[in-house]
Amino acid sequence: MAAKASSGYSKYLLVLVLFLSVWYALDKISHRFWVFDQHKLHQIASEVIALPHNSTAAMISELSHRLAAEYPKHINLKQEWVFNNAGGAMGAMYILHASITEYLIIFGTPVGTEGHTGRHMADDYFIILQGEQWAFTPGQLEKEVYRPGHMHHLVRGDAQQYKIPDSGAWALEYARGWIPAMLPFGLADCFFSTLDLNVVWDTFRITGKRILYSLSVGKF
Ligand SMILES: CC(C)=CCC[C@@H](C)[C@H]1CC[C@H]2C3=C(CC[C@]12C)[C@@]1(C)CC[C@H](O)C[C@@H]1CC3
Repeated sequence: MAAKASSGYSKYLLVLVLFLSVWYALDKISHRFWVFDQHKLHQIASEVIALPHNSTAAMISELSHRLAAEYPKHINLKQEWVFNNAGGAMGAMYILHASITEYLIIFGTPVGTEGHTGRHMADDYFIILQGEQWAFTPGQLEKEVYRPGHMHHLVRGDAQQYKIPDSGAWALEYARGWIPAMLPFGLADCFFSTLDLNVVWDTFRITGKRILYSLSVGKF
């Protein structure tokens, strides 16, 4: 009886070990799948910030068109905005690109927000386009302040408290790593706080569509 039970468990253990080995091997070569470069994104964003703009919408439109010119096939120019509630913070995002190993979004809020960044299996680059972002790590007694043109790098595995003050901010956010593993954090507040299932549906619909599209053009 005991022997039968332990052979049942060893099947699951084998599947787990296999899964972890495949994940580890893919993680080691994941850089081969990246198409975006954070320094190039930073440069493009800085050029756009330096231009005179009539509105935030005009700046975002100019930025998305320049990104599409730099990364043909990889940028979604259809602006579909969706709320995001994560780590206690709230904002809206427009998904420019999503694939298994990278995403690029415009994220922000005109009214301010604050929360936990989450601890992700991805590096996160938050390039401020307009407004300010504040952040701190435990042990740090002064806040970090990020202004237009600054790129805030949240290193894979790290976490911070962050705030967008009441005057609001907009940023180009680039994440590279295991994107599907970020989604539970990105959606948890919808299930445990807002109960806004429209947001869950729109996030899955748009992200799923972009990931499938990326796979169809050979982008993992
Ligand atoms: C798969 C797609 C397209 C979306 C991911 C949904 C969420 C995981 C992200 C949406 C907004 C993101 C932000 C951050 C982490 C990931 C999200 C919640 C940060 C907290 C990362 C650190 C930066 O400094 C601020 C970011 C704000 C938005």
